[in-house]
Amino acid sequence: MASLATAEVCDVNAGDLSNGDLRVLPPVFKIYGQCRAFSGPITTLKVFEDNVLVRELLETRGEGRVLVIDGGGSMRCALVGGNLGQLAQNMGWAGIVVNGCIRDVDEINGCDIGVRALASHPQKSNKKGQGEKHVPIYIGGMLIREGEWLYADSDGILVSKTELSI
Ligand SMILES: O=C([O-])CC(=O)C(=O)O
Repeated sequence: MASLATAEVCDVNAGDLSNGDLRVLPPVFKIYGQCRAFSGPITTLKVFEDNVLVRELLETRGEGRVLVIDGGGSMRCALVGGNLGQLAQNMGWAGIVVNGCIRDVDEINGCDIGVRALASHPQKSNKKGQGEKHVPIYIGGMLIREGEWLYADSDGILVSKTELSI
């Protein structure tokens, strides 16, 4: 799939950037996974140091969607590892954005998806099953809703209220 260049999108959509229909996520994410550029409709998840619901969602068909996880920015454990990266690839997710950490970086870098995360951390998360799926989330103070569109490439990550066309 041809993907949009985020820089070009910003240049030609200044109006949407100023009214908030198009937002740029804070430039704090590292790039992992085989797909440096990816896009798709967003599925949201809010968890804290617990990745049971991450697995539950990745076990459903991705159909080109992007899972955006508000992990509260925790630097104390990983919410996604190599097994979940493989699962996401196999279930047809376009990518995963984690406001938190991942692990098994070498395995994730081999997966045919795009992944963004704040950092890597070798420790696994809790397995209590707490959190909320499909709810509005905040990353870096920015509201992200289920069904909005995410566009990521080497320059950054955009969230758009609607699907963008080239
Ligand atoms: O199960 C976990 O906590 C995450 C993980 O290591 C994996 O996906 O391989």
